[in-house]
Amino acid sequence: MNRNDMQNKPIVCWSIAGSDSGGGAGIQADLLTFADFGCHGCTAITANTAQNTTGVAAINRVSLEALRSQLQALQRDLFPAAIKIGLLANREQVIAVAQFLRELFRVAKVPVIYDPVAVASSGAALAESSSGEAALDALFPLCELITPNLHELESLARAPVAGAEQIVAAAQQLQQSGDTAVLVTGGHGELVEGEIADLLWDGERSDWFVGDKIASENTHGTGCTLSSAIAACRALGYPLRDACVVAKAYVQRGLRLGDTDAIGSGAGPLGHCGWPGDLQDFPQVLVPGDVRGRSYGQAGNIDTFARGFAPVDACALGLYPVVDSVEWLEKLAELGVRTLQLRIKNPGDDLKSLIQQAVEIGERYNLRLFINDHWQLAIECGAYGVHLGQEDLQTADLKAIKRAGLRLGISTHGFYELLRAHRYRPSYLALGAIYATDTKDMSDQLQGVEKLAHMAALLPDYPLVAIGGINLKRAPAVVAAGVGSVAVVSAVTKAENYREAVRAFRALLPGG
Ligand SMILES: Cc1ncc(COP(=O)(O)OP(=O)(O)O)c(N)n1
Ligand SMILES: Cc1nc(C(=O)O)sc1CCOP(=O)(O)O
Ligand SMILES: [Mg+2]
Repeated sequence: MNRNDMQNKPIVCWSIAGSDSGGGAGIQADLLTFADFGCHGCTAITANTAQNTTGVAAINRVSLEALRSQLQALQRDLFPAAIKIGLLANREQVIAVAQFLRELFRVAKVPVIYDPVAVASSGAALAESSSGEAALDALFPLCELITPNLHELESLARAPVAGAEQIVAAAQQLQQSGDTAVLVTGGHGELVEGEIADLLWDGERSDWFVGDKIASENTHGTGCTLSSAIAACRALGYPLRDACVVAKAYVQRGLRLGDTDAIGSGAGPLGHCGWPGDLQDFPQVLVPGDVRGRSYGQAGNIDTFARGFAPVDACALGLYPVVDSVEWLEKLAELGVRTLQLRIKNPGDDLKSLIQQAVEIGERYNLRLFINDHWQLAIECGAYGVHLGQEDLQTADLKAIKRAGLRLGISTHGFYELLRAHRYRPSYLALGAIYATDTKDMSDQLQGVEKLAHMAALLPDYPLVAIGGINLKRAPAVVAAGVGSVAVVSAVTKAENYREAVRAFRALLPGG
């Protein structure tokens, strides 16, 4: 069971949704999902649906009094870290839940993920039609994310959804009118044959998450499971984009591994198969310029896009000091450090000359020397490699970097950025910030070693570098999480005795 860092209490997630007597969707799917993410699941049941794998026999919604009393009992004792909302059977239930949430938020605002279920996967209507309108006005603005499928998007936005451009336009319209981020789930239509793509629009940017279509009949409960998995990940503290890609991978894993054929005589329930630790289940995050994005109407400069960069000569890059002067480079190279980065943040007129000197030192000591940010000068001076951040990827000429044979390292902060960066197949991927650091304000992008281990497990044979707040005391836990390299600034450059610090780090790291 995952625990809250501050109070060491189990992390609580609520599901406000309908019960599926057949055990495939609704509350039943949500509880299985919360458990797989190590959260304690609580429920407020809106309707006792009579269902089996062949269809819905009755809805049986609960009274407002029964709904409110469940919510109030939970609030008194089991305050949530996140809430998933599923079936709200009529307008009155929508209004009652919205009013309850407004009161709850006076104590603390928690992420609410709403799957606006109107119709069961069998085609049966579950909610009265007036509930959609009420949700748009009263409930959507209280939600962090809503997760309509294509039919629900079409009916809520009252807009056509044939093709990528229409889907984006309808999602944008819904986001604006409901004041909430929208994840459109694409399980009901293939824009590209063999692919299932979800669109996330949060009011600022759109992302397509693309997975392979899995030919499985056992899809009952996929929408419920996706939204409860997103809620669980938000409860664990993951940012929204990370929560969406991990949740999509969880559903994909359930489709791939679920062994539910023999359950009932109709469409079986989605499998619930534990933490998604396999890269094959994660969606591809399309990036600008990538030819794959064109089928989804994604723009980008194909002239500067490239993927597949020159490899580094080892999977474990060992100790990787990041320094701001050629003097430091030389001192560390003399000690036998092989992987180094020159990171000059406020360059003067002598930048080119410094990079030239750095490249010379690199050649003399046979270093893997990466130049941070200044990719044009790195190419000009014939550097071994460059290190770029996520924002740099929008502007750098990746084709030129690749053509010149330079290695490329990319910074990532969480699952979403890791998948995004992996589309470029760089020479290494950096994962940060593992701990808080005084070197750079990373306070809203801290990962911790547990999440680092989950991310590292996805790419066991790829050169991975951990960075951010790593010191000698923390390095063993970081290495145990599965990376072959730690990048450090202050633990070396501010050490009382840098020679001793280098010796101690190298004793702890793979490759010595
Ligand atoms: C090894 C390594 N990882 C991450 C970073 C951070 O790079 P970036 O995101 O480009 O931020 P700045 O370093 O430019 O502030 C890095 N430099 N090295
Ligand atoms: C430069 C940098 N980039 C980070 C990232 O997470 O992308 S963390 C970081 C600072 C690393 O310095 P120190 O070892 O002193 O904590
Ligand atoms: Mg940079």
